[in-house]
Amino acid sequence: MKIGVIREGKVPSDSRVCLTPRHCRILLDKGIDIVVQPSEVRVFKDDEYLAQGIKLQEDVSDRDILIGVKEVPLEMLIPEKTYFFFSHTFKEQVYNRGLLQEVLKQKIRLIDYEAITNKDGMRLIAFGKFAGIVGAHNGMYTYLKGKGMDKLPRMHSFFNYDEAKEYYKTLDLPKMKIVLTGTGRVAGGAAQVLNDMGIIKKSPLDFVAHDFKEAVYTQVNSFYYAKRKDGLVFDDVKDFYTNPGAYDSDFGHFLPMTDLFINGIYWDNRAPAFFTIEDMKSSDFRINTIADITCDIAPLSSIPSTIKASTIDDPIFGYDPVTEQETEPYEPGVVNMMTIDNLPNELPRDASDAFGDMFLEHVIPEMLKDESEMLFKASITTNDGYLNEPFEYLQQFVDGE
Ligand SMILES: NC(=O)c1ccc[n+]([C@@H]2O[C@H](COP(=O)([O-])OP(=O)(O)OC[C@H]3O[C@@H](n4cnc5c(N)ncnc54)[C@H](O)[C@@H]3O)[C@@H](O)[C@H]2O)c1
Repeated sequence: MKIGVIREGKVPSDSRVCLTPRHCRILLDKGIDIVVQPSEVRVFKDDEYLAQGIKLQEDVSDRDILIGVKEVPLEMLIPEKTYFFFSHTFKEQVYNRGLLQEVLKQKIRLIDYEAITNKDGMRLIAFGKFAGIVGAHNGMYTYLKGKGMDKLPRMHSFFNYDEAKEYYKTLDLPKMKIVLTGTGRVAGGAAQVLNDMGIIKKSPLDFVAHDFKEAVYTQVNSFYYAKRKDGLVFDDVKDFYTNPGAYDSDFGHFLPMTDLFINGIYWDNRAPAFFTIEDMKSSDFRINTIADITCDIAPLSSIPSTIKASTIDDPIFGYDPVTEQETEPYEPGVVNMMTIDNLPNELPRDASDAFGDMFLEHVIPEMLKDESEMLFKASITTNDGYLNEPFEYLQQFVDGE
């Protein structure tokens, strides 16, 4: 098995990597043949790989398995290889239809990190916690800036999270109400930031029922933001995950009570959106800032004003619910949107280090098996140029324009 860690080619560039020099060294010591494609954008410099005895190789066409992070640009794909990367294709993301078509044409086996799960369907390898940390930080950055309080530096200006945490001790936050959705990795990272900022956590019922003198937040799971369409009691989260189309949003009671909304759920595109654009036009809609970490792009999205992904260099845009158009942020009547889709890239060292640990623990042992059920289930395509069985539902999407 010959492995190559590829250079990230997506623009804007991403400095994360799946396997850091430390991880590559561990693999080399296990007798695994691994090389790294040189990169000027990776947070771990080429010299750091060399220092660990890892070979740098520009041409990786002799490799069987190529490992990246973000979508590989079409011109960088090498036919008939096995690739690992986040493809953002299996939820039928239109902007990556061309990528999936090309992957099939080139008979590439595409294994998507997002589809790597254990037997219970739980994802095993993700950047989520760091997306949550940076997303909540950026949400607060945006909210404070919108209120004319330029108090919080960007996350990437800190050396690491510990340094940011020290800074939080100096924050004097205004009275505000924050809703955080989700209970997974992203939401866990976001909650950590809110706690480290000293923001008091309230139960969802308390949050909706009361006004508070200080900054407070509540963390809500699907029981609080969704309800059954048939009017029966929502008491089975597994049913919500398998039949999300049978549910409506129940988020309405948070709309007049929330200043900053941090979205950290996984959203199935059959599930209801939290609210509609019509809801956003209402005078009851108090939300001023949305940090949409989930970041599915409208119209297939849990938040209708996430009309595009923003970037680390240009992180905030405004959304005017009246004109339904993008505007400059921080204008009156405008909702400030933070929709960066590569948030962990603001903490690339910490994030890559944790991701590599997960890859070594969960994926490498499976790669060493003759046949891995886990990797079969995570393969979107096969080396024959077909969609793999669990992803055959994508055929119509692939055949589209
Ligand atoms: N913006 C970014 O840079 C960035 C980075 C990483 C992840 N993300 C996105 O954040 C989202 C959450 O990621 P995570 O790592 O926290 O996921 P996770 O699996 O750890 O948690 C998912 C959360 O969503 C809830 N949920 C609601 N409907 C669900 C469903 N049908 N299936 C599974 N869970 C459901 C779960 O209860 C849980 O709270 C994902 O959509 C992911 O793509 C964004």
